[in-house]
Amino acid sequence: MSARVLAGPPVAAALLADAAARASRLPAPPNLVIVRVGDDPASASYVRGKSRKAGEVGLRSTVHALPETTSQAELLALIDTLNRDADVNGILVQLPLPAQIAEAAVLHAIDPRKDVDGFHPLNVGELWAGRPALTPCTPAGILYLLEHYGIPVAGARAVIVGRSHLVGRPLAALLLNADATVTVAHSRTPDLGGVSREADILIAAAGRPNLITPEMVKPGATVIDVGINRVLNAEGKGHLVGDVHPDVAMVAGALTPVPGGVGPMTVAQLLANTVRAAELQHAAHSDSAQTDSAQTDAVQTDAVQTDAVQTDSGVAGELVR
Ligand SMILES: NC(=O)C1=CN([C@@H]2O[C@H](COP(=O)(O)OP(=O)(O)OC[C@H]3O[C@@H](n4cnc5c(N)ncnc54)[C@H](OP(=O)(O)O)[C@@H]3O)[C@@H](O)[C@H]2O)C=CC1
Ligand SMILES: Nc1nc(=O)c2c([nH]1)NC[C@@H]1CN(c3ccc(C(=O)N[C@@H](CCC(=O)O)C(=O)O)cc3)C=[N+]21
Repeated sequence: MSARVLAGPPVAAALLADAAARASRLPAPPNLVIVRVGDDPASASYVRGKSRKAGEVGLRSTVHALPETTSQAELLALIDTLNRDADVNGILVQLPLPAQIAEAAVLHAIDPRKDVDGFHPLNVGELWAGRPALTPCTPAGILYLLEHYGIPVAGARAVIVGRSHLVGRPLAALLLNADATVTVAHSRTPDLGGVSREADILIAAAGRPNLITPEMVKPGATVIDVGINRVLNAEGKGHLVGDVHPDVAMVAGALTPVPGGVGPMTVAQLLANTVRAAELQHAAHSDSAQTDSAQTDAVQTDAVQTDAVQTDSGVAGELVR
């Protein structure tokens, strides 16, 4: 029997509809800024996709496409400007970056409240502490997909193949927070098949076509294929494949396709995170406005109390008299 297909687009549409409804309750449409450095065509294509979807759900978005030769100082200067701009709610710097720019320096520089990728160390720490605010898009999208299709996570054995900061590590934290028993495998894991066969939920995020073969999968398991690999077919035409061999469909209980699986969830979750960031910023702003007026109230209250004290003493005075 062939595995149930866990299609991404209908689930992404549900997530986007929710994000759009929440966005419409904010005073202004949330504003996402995407920064891309260099001229990798795949990167340019993802960024176009993200920007187009943002417009479809009523968000604003701007793309800064910087040349391959951009220095770290130039990129940090742009991030500083975006951090200070109160009209910018979310900032995403597309990875990977050219060799002259240290990724960590850039990710540290983004204001954690605008960090819609969830890569700032503060957000990474909160995620691992079980108090997530802004969570990485692909892992969060995968959890939303599992929930939508009614695949139980609590108590499940989850095996993730890949330990990147983009996918594997944050996914391990999210699954752990959702009460799965989590194993993270990588290129130095001996007997990968022995480990992956333990999984009720197997997530392949290695970027290796056909890495996961049928004998590596427990019959009936849910298999999530994160891999996006561009390969040439027999006619020399380029197309996308995941990390999972097509024959896995004969063993797995459920399987995400590539394309049309996790990819659309990543994009939808990015926009949901942008709305979330805007909500948090709006709430913080209203709070500080309230604190300001509360402080004014407090001053007024003090004045009233002073009156009361005077009245009391007046009363007291009367009593004495
Ligand atoms: N669908 C989507 O929305 C997204 C898809 N992707 C795709 O997911 C894939 C992974 O991306 P990313 O995490 O950024 O990739 P990285 O290259 O940063 O990480 C790959 C991970 O896979 C591990 N790995 C590589 N080869 C093997 C192997 N033979 N056996 C076991 N583990 C292996 C590596 O191990 P080690 O650490 O030991 O080197 C590493 O931890 C890519 O195809 C990428 O395009 C990424 C983001 C979003
Ligand atoms: N800071 C940062 N954040 C990211 O989230 C990030 C990144 N950098 N760098 C690159 C990876 C990759 N990534 C994808 C997003 C959407 C699809 C996607 O929509 N895929 C479609 C197909 C797209 C196509 O046809 O090319 C699908 O799978 O159906 C794929 C991959 C986000 N990434």
